[in-house]
Amino acid sequence: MFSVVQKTIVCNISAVTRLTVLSINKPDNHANFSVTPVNSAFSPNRSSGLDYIRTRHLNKGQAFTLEERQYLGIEGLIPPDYKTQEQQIEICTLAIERFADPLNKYLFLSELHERNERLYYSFLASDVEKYLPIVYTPTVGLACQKFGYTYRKPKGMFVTIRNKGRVFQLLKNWPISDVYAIVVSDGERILGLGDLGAFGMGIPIGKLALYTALAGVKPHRCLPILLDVGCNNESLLVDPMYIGLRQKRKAGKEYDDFIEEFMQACVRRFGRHILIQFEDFARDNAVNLLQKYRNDYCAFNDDIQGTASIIVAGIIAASKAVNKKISQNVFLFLGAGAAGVGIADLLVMIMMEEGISKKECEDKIFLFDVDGLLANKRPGGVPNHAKHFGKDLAPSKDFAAAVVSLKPTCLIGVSTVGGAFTPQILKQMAKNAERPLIFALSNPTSKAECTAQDAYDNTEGRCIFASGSPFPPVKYGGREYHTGQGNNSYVFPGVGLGVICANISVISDALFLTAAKVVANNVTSEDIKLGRVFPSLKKIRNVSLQIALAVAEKGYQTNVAGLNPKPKDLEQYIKNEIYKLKYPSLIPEIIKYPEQEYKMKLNRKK
Ligand SMILES: O=C([O-])CC(=O)C(=O)O
Ligand SMILES: [Mg+2]
Repeated sequence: MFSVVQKTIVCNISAVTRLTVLSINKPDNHANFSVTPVNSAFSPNRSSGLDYIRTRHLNKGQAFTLEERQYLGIEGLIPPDYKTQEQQIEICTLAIERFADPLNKYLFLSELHERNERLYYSFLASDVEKYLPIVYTPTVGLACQKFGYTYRKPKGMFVTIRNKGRVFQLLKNWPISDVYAIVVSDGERILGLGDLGAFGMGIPIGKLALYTALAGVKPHRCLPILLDVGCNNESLLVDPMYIGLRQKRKAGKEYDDFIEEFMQACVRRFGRHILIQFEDFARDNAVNLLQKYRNDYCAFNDDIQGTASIIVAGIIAASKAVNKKISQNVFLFLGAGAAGVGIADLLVMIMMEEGISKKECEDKIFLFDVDGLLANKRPGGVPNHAKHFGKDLAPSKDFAAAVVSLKPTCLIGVSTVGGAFTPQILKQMAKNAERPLIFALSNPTSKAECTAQDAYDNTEGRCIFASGSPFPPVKYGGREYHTGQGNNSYVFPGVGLGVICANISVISDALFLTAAKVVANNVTSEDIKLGRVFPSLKKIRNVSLQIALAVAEKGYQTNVAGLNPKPKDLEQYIKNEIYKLKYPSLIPEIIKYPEQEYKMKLNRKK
């Protein structure tokens, strides 16, 4: 018996050595990922088995089989009872229910993520509708505000303006070279919560968690980055719990040069096709960075393009539901920041497909910002990024009056002013259209321009409502409505997967329009009856896969796909690339060789 065990250990060493080599050649062999730093020789000591327990990519908790426990030398280090992954998910369900406070639920999930990555993702996937609002909007907003309390272990990188000149060296500290997707924020406009500086790190982490949970991008391909250029939020700068640089934000040339160095360093470190998602930058930086980098890098801005895509999806579905062309609407926006203008631009693109001119499309879209209607003659004029929506109308700061005079049929809130769609405004919308569209998109919930219930109550239940953060079901006229979340989470994970799989080099608006159409096609008459113009979140993983496929196809049609030759069965190719939620077996093939052949191999090695 003893000799058998000895033999097993010997074979383990050679098997694992082989696997380590294999994992270098074939980085997708995720089961073997990060046991050993790539450059160091495998050292078969006691801690090697422990690494499987300590490393989140490898840990299975009590789901290590007896065979695996013996093989890895971890028998006795975990409780004897074996649990299946399904049983572990049930246990997590019970465990999370013990917390009433969403932030505590967030912390539970965050710690699960640190402990056992595959269980974390399979748990999220077990009930996306329930857990999305915890790992993501709205709870992630709260988590960012309290990030100093919740920070435990690195899940991404902090690159600061003091690292200027050394950004590439810093990125080399990230232990994985084959990263495919970065979500980066400078923390200046976190959701509708304003400047949270380095606390904004919760957002790239949350967004990338959705890359995996909703679209199956492998987690080790993802890197959250917070660019710390300072913070203009005084209360954070004096908060002992703050984790970032205690200085005012750098701006202007110094900021631009830093971002330029960062972009170049990303490509140098991770390759030309590294996907860079800009997230929660303040308006001017968001617009300028997108403009500057969209054609030469594989980059997009989620708040501009991702949000535009999902809102256009909702408008396509809503127009279909009420038998109207999109161009039969008049759109009025509250908020003319990056997101508002992004939505307006994509609306123009889709309306042009209905056969009307660009100018006619633009004429149907009115935007308001803090200085009032985007009227060409207003003091200070129309901001550059929105010039094409400037109107030759009298300047006005009265939004409610504009709802009367312009007779919009669709109201879009991207203002971060909670409650800005007053009962009076909503009642007027009910006069403007039989089925007015009310999209209160600001995040988190407290910033929404109105609640779902308000929208129904003030439009005699005739509105079609969408929000950026989730709302509880609405009760109206003896019925219950489950309104939809017009959040970019429907879009960016699938777009990311498609871009990564087809090795797309440049991300155009056409890809986001493609994604919008896929989402809209997935809205059923059942969804519409329930009151939502987005697919059920239960379907979101499948929708992401469809988006990825459509985006990849579009990439080939528009000559930006770098994966050549194109796979014969693109869908199957993408499916094969997807992160598997089930634990892999950690017993390598080699141990299953027939005894004789196995001995021969060992002898040859000596
Ligand atoms: O994160 C979200 O829920 C949507 C989004 O990008 C934002 O509000 O900035
Ligand atoms: Mg955002």
